[in-house]
Amino acid sequence: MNYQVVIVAAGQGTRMGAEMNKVLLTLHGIPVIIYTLRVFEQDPDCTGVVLVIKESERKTFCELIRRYHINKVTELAEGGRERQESVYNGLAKLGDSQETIVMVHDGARPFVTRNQIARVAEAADRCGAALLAVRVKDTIKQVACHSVSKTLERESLWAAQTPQAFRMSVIMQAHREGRVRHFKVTDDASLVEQLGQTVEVVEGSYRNIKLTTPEDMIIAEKFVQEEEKADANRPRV
Ligand SMILES: Nc1ccn([C@@H]2O[C@H](COP(=O)(O)OP(=O)(O)OP(=O)(O)O)[C@@H](O)[C@H]2O)c(=O)n1
Ligand SMILES: C[C@](O)(CO)[C@H](O)COP(=O)(O)O
Repeated sequence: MNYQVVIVAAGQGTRMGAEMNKVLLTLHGIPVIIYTLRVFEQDPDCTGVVLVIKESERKTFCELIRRYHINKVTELAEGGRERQESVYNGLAKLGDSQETIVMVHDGARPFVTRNQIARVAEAADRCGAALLAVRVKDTIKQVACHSVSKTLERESLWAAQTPQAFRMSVIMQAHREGRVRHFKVTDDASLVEQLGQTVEVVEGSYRNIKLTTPEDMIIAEKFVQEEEKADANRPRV
């Protein structure tokens, strides 16, 4: 199932507390964003990447794209104050084919796999909108004034991941509607839900983490080590 992808990489990385954009931090000497871009560069079903960046980091990203031979980046779009606006700006750069499958992916999620991508694309083609998610492992409390106001029933709770995948017509309408009605969301599927449309949940992976706080970089280093070891042990064809 062919698709295009908008990869958002224009955040501040506040929770990471780094000196720089967290997607420019390196794992074994390679920037996080390159791990993410490589997954799509090496996926034959990916027909194009729109990378959303801060204008002030354009030169840095262009240099990385060149150095690491990321050829599928067809457009650069300017990030917005919030992730929602960054996604909107990225979508605006895509072609106008209404039935293409388009994905939105966090640049800070470098460990997504082709199998996960293929499954969420297939689900979006079938029902218009889909997202990767994993069952939550902890008991989730709703809190007000530092006291529990509600304990949510864990059996029905899933943690949303990305990519989130959509038919182009669905996500474009959802983002336009979201702007008109001033919806503020932290993921794109929420905008489709606001339209009352079905969003299918596709099982993701606990390894598809979003690098958000310093602890996540420690986990990411481990994952990279494991992948390098697996590559070294893979028989040469
Ligand atoms: N205005 C924004 C905010 C976020 N993002 C991107 O959206 C993804 C998920 O966002 P998040 O993890 O929140 O990144 P930051 O906003 O950078 O982190 P923080 O909230 O800690 O500042 C990241 O790849 C980030 O670069 C973006 O493109 N534009
Ligand atoms: C889109 C997302 O990764 C799904 O879990 C998450 O909502 C992004 O939130 P952030 O605050 O922009 O990291």
